[in-house]
Formats: sequence, C-alpha cells, structure tokens
Amino acid sequence: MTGLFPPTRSGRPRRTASAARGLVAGHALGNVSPGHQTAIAHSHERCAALGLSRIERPDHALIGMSDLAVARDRNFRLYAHAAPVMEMLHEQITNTDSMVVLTDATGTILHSIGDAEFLGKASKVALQPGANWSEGNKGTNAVGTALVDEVPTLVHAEEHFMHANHFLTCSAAPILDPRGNILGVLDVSGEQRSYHQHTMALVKMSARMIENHWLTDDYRHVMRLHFHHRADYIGTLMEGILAVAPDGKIVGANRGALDQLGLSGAALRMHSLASLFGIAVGALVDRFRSPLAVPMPVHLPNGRPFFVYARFNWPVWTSVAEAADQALSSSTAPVEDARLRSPPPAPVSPREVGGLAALETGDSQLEAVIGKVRRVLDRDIPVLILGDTGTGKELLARAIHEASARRHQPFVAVNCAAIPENLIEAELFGHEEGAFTGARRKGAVGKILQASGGTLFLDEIGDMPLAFQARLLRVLQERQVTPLGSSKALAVDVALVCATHRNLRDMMDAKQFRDDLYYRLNGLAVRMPCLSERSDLPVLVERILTQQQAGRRLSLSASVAAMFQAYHWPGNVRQLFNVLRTAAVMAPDESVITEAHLPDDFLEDVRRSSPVQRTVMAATPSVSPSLSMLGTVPTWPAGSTMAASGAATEARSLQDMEIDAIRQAVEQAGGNISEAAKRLGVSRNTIYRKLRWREG
Ligand SMILES: Nc1ncnc2c1ncn2[C@@H]1O[C@H](COP(=O)(O)OP(=O)(O)OP(=O)(O)O)[C@@H](O)[C@H]1O
Repeated sequence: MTGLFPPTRSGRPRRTASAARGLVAGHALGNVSPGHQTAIAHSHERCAALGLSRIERPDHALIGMSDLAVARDRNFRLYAHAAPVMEMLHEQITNTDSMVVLTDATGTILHSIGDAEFLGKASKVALQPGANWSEGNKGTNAVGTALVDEVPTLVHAEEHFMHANHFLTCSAAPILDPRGNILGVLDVSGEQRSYHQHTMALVKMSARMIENHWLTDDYRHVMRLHFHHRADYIGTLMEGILAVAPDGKIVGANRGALDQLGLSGAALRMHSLASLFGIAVGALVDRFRSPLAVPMPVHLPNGRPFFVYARFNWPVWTSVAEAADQALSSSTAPVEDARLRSPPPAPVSPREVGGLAALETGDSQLEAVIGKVRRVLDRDIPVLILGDTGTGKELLARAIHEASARRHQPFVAVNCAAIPENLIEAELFGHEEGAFTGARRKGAVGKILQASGGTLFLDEIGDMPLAFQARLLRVLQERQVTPLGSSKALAVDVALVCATHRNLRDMMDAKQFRDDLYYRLNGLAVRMPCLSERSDLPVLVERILTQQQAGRRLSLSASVAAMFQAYHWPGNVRQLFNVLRTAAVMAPDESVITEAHLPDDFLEDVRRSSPVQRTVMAATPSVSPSLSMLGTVPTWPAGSTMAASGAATEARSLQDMEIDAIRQAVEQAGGNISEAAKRLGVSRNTIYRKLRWREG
C-alpha cells in the first residue's frame, strides 16, 4: 500500500517527554516509521499546547440522543455507504476484543459494532456513539489525530495522550469525498494486546471501499473511467476512478486516481480526457458500449502507460451524449469531442421523466408554477420557491436542475437551518488550511464552489443568519467567492434556487431578512400550493402508489378517499407520501387500502382535526377494527407534555414545550428524525431548526 496516501507532516519536532513515551510504545509495535513517530510527537505537542491533562478524567460527556439523531441524519449517506463495509470489517476482527467505529467529520461517533465485552470496556472511556473523539476532547487518539493530519493514523497504547486510553490500540483512516473533503473517519479500536499489524491495512482498504462507493453513487449519471497501470488491477481497490463529464472534463476522482497520476484533486479538475490520456469521450463510448470490451492501453503526456476501462449507465448516457452533441453543435467544441456519437435515442427522455413533467398532475396552480419556471430555465434568473413544509419545494428545485442545461453538473443542496451558525460561512465559502480554530489542515472546498457549473439550492433561506446575509449577497453580486483565510477570490458560476416556508416579507419588516438579498434571490418567486388547496389529490395518490408498488394496482376505498379529500393535510405531500407508504406496506396482499391499513396516529389526527372529518369517519360504511377502537385509545396529546403540563405551562415557554415534544418524538422514534417528523407531521427541516435554536 506504499504511496497510496499523501506523506505525513514533515519537519522535526521538538521532543517532549510525552513524545518520548509515545516512541517507547511505537518501538513495541516493531514496524513503525519515523513519520509515525513524528506525527504522534506533533499531536502530543498540540495537546500540551491546548492545556489538556493526561491524568484528569477525560471528558466523558455524550451529546444528547436527539443531537446524535441529528448528527446521524446529517450523515445518513455516509452511514448507508459505510454500514456494509463496517459489517465486513467486523467479521474480520471478530473475537479480537475490538470494535469498528464510524465518526463524522468532527470526530463524533455515529455508529459502532464490536464484541459485546469490549463494547462494555470501551464505554467506560466513552468510546461509544455520541462521544466526540477530536484531539481537543480526547487528546492524541487515532480518530482525532487522523482528522488533523488527514492521513490514516495508528495510535497504540501509551501513544494516547490520556492515561485512561492507554489500554487501547486504534487504527483510523479518514474517508474523503471525490473532491477531497473529509466525510468522516473509520476506525478499529481494541485492547492494546490485540494489536495486529494487518488491522491498519484492513481499515485503509475499507475506507477506500467506502470512498469508491460514494464516488460511483455521486457520479452514477456520468462516465466513470477505471484505470491502473496493470490491466488486472482494474476492478480492485487499487484502481483509479475518474468521473468524466460529457464534454470530457474530469469532474471527480478517487484517491487511487490522485495517487497514480500524482495530481491533486484541484489540478486534476483542470484536465480533460484529451489532455490527460489523449482520448475523446466518443472513442470510449464507441469502444466500451460492448459488454465484451477489454481494457484499452493509453499513455499520459509523459509517456507513462495505463489501461483504462469506461463504465456508463446506458439509458442515462444516451441523454448525456445527446447533450454533448447539442453542446458541440452550438459552441466552438474542442477537437477531442468531434468524434462523439449519439447512441440511438431512448424511448422516453430521462430529462422529462425526472424533470418538471413528473410534477404535473393536473392541478392548475401547480401547472402555473411549472409554466413560469419553464420560461426562466437557463436564463440566469434565480428562483425563489415559497410554500409550507412538505409541499415539494426541494422536489421542484431538483426538477428545475434536471430540466436545465446544467443537469449533468452538480446539484448542491444546503440546508441553511441545519448548519450551526458559526460554521455556515466555512460551509458555504470553504476555507484554507487552519483558517479558524478546528479548521481542517488542508482546508475545504465550500458548497458554492462545489456547485460550480451546476445548481446551488439554498433550502430554508429564511434561516440564514442575518450577520451572514450581506456576505452572501456580495458573493452573488460579484460572482466570486473568497474562502476563509484566503485572499484569493475565485470565480463562481452557479444557477441559484432558494426555498423557504417563512414569510420573507414579514421578516424584512422585522429587520430579520435583508431587503437587498431578498431582491437578489427573487428573480422569480413561485409558491407551492398546500395539498389541501390542490385539485389533483386522486392523481397524486395514484402516482405515489405506483411509485411505491411498481407492477401492483392499489387504490383507496371510497371511505378512505372521502377521508383524504376532507382532511387538511398539515404535513402536505410529505405526509400523504408517508401515509400511503405505510398503508401499502400494511396491505401487502390486497388491492384496496381501507382504514385498517392507515397509521393510527394519522387516524387519530383525522378524528380530532375537524367536525367535517369526524362526520366523514362516522359515516364511513366500512369502519375497520382499528378505527372503531380509536375511542378507547388515549390521544397522544393527552398523554403528552403539551396537555399534561397544566399549571406548569405558565412557567415554561411555549418554545420549551415544543422542543420537549420534539425531543420526546425523536427519542420515541429511536433517534430516527424522518420517523419523528412523520409522527409530528412536520418536516425534518423543522426539527433541525428547532433543535438548533435551542442550542443557540
Ligand atoms: N409531486 C410529488 N410526488 C410524489 N411525492 C412528492 C411530491 N411532492 C412532494 N413529495 C414527497 O414529499 C416529500 C417532501 O418534499 P420536499 O422535501 O420537496 O418538500 P419541501 O417543501 O422542500 O419540505 P420542507 O420545507 O419541509 O423542506 C418528498 O420527499 C416526497 O416524498
């Protein structure tokens, strides 16, 4: 695995007593490199400079269940990619007194799997979900030090800064996205006597596996070029993978690619297939459209030989190639693309299936919205989407991107309500190395630059902190962004779509939202209608049921249809979607959904929502057993904090009660934010926002 990762920090450290102790442990491993010793020594110096104590009881504070749930939800995609790899890794280390740990980019443990006995020991030093293992909290340790140095890191026994952790041996590798940002850390920790030199290699390979899955998923709609200087290494963890846009530009790369080509991610993104390997996209399409194609020999400009193998998703690639053809005919296309040929057209254009057409279900208000949006497509006019929670604002934003000429470039969604206020600037603008306390060593590309060439979706824009609004406005006006800690402004080209459920005009009156930013964002403002105002409920139901159950015909009983029509749907399409999804699962062998298949909390809400709906339910001919039981089931508000608080209400603010109800719902849903949102009939964003306010 030599040369797979960038070198560790250079420069000789001043040796401290702590570093010397680290070296003793290092020698005990028998195979440590001087680089390892240097990294440990540097880390100990950082901890000493932070004033951390070796002997005091380390801070064992865990974040609350709901905060952990928020962290897990935010990192859901990371977990989805990491979970199978963690399982596999755990199988390799089972019965070795150890555990597999996944943390987010701040070092907070999201998940762990391990031998039961060792998990118990680990929890005594808070090596468990909810604990933060950054260096600042836990001193030198594999997770925290890997996050600082951004390289795989082994910390063994006394190399840990804090005495309490000396019983551990930990091997951690950072997980990077295709643009080089740290997503999190994968770690194997165990009893120090269980140390095995192969563990680190396993962890590195596992992290690489997660990165490769992530890249393939991110760029599933564009061509992926797999390469290695040995043809038989293609398809292994050693291969390089490049994501290639239809115009031949390199838009993403895995670590194997950077290492083999000896280029940084930024340098690689300046290249195209032609400048790198001297080949055109069209040549690859021609060659690799056959399933029997074998790797093709190519050369770098310096003569280094490689073998490449291209993969693309045919139906989607069809439209990609068409797009490139259009680009070629309408611009001064580079010679490299002249050979691009379009495969036969797909029967249905993916652009229409996934784009705005998918949202047309016959409601006149919605059709007016879509008509307006279509007129401003590709015209550099920012779109502001207003509407209540769950009305489909994000879905519309994605559809706008899919329908635009930018659809093969990134769609980057930023939930302004979910980012802590003090991080919003770094998150959007990016930062240079060490730009602020806790900043990552190599810096990070901000979301605005990540969206370059594509669409930036600022969700919950009404929650953008006032102090930051002027800065954002400047970026939008000047079309330049200056990462924190940098003096260099970088040009940005993004299509802007924003959304909010708030009333921005009221916020402007209250001086909570800047007028000038409002007018800059509001090239075209459209309002997504509430579900209760829409006339297309039956079509929407049918579409959602078809989406859920391809090939199965499922419809609503007359009474359920009447109930749906009369209900006010406070959670809008999201709530409808969730109710139907549950009902479809509850009715696996039936063709008609009745009340018996509907979630109890939904029926409860229908029952108490309005006299009209109660009448509909009472008049329902086929009252199901679950419905008839409702009268005996205590209503959830009666047992909840809200109704039970009585006199205490005066002493507690409404906001506190609301937060309590949210926290309670999150706990009851086992930490699943989506589930809690469903139960409360609010959006996930609302939960994020409310919890953040609480923290602030
Ligand atoms: N036209 C539709 N067809 C099918 N499902 C839809 C449709 N519109 C919305 N949904 C469902 O509702 C959910 C919520 O949509 P979306 O996230 O776009 O709403 P939103 O208005 O952005 O919500 P919030 O303001 O709470 O973020 C989606 O995940 C999807 O499941």
